[in-house]
Amino acid sequence: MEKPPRLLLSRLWLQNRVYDVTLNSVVFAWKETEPNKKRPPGSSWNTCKAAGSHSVPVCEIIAVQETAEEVQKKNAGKWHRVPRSPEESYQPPAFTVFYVDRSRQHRWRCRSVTFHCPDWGLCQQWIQTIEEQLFLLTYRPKRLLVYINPFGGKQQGKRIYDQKVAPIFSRASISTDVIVTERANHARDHLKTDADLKKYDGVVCVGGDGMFSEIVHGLISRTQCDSGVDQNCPEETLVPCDIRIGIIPAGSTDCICYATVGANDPVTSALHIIVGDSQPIDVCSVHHNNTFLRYSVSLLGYGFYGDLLIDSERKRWMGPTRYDISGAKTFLSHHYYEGTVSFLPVTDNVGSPRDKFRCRSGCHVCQHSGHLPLEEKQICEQEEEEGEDSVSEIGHKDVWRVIRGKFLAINAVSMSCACPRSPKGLSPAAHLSDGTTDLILVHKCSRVNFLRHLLRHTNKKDQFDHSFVEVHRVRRFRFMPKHQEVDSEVDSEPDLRERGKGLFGQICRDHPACDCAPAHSTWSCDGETLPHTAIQVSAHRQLIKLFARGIEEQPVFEDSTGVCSA
Ligand SMILES: Nc1ncnc2c1ncn2[C@@H]1O[C@H](COP(=O)(O)OP(=O)(O)OP(=O)(O)O)[C@@H](O)[C@H]1O
Repeated sequence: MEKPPRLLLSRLWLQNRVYDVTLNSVVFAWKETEPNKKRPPGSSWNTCKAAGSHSVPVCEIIAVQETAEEVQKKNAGKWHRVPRSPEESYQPPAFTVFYVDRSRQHRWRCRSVTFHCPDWGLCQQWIQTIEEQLFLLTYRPKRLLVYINPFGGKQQGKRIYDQKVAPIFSRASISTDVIVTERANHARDHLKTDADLKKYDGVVCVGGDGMFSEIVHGLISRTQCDSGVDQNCPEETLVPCDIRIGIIPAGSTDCICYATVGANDPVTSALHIIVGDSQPIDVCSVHHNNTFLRYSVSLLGYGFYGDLLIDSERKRWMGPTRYDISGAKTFLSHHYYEGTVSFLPVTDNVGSPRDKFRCRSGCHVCQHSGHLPLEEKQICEQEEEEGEDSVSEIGHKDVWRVIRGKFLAINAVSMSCACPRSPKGLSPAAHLSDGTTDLILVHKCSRVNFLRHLLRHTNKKDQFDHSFVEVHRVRRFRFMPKHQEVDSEVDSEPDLRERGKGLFGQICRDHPACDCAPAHSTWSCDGETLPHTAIQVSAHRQLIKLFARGIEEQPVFEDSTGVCSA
């Protein structure tokens, strides 16, 4: 590929050594030229070892600024000699470039490097030229609307933002309007109706997955409302949101941040926002008949995860340990639930849930899957009457498949749901933006087998390689719990309905003291419970965009000796 033309080349000083510093529209680079040449007269601040050569993509430069004397001294570290004369205390003009540096485990840090110039003119030329290049990066946000949940996670949201994020936003000349939420759904309601979104290049949420879900609901609802789309209609094609969302992790569960960036680290997330990353994300809409219930971007779980959520909500006072305790309790209760799952498997997707490769930055599956709009597909419903726990085998395209059975868990996973506790996630090969969700059905099995399945979330073994587990990549699915199937059959005959309700069904459902297993579980939708168990779910390809780039492949570590962390 042709190299872009050089914009500047100068011989500058970096910590007593001479470097050839170059800039083109793509790369800012510096290379040591005269290893033995000493510092310019008057400079006395060197302590760091000189580096060989470095390069930083221009798109990862955070800012450039003229370097004040204090900054020079600070950058030089604590060992600097007291100047003996005014000449010796002379500081040659300098500029500092702040840029992204990759650290371990997908963390990013803001580093800086200060160059000394022979004269002010050259120093100003460097600053101006770099600023001009940054100005051309029009996809970078300049104005952000920030919502902080002061009560998320360990209640550190405000401190995290003020101490770790606000200083780097200000260094990158990003202006912000900050709203500290005063109640649950404050951010959602503000986005839905009041926020003047035209003023902003992005919305940032400081909190956990619950807070992120508020932002998603506010933005999607606002976009549909502005475009005249009826969210209550399950068949509607939703309009994608223009404005990007940034997540500064400050909750007890930060699964969305982890799955889209690879780390739960506020500074890393802030830097992804500053460089203007954009990662499209699929969203599932959940309906009950013709009523919209919620959107889901991560886990929609019935059975094990639904029960776990209900129990953990009662134990909120315990903090994050509640998930372990509720997990153990739900596992021991070993409830299974009967019902019918119908789903529309994808046929035009280049990936599968059993793939070995993972969705990573620039994923080709996300780029090439699901281009056919739903309505263009010929959808014919073909229900198979089968025995319990059996799977229909219909070979042709775009046909709904139906499975009746007893399930310990039904999970629909729109992204891997990887988190520090489960580094591979519930569906390791799920994709962020291929327009699908991975439907995982765990059929009734022994406790030991179920434990074996759960343990595979934490180790390297294929968690779907069990006879009682099946996984399908789907575009849509429906679930009907068995007791409602009975109800709807009974509904059609009014006499029976009265008798049936009075006699059996209602007794078991309404009396917790009754020793029989519960008739139904509850859906957990990204950590919130749904009021209905009979639901229809549709995956919407790339409905929202995050300030993220997906998890990067193995980060490249460069020797960054000679530059100081900001
Ligand atoms: N000011 C507020 N007061 C009370 N609740 C709030 C406030 N602001 C936001 N919330 C709600 O708090 C819930 C949890 O917030 P968040 O996701 O930030 O933290 P979390 O500790 O990770 O939560 P979770 O327990 O869901 O994992 C969200 O569902 C949000 O609606």
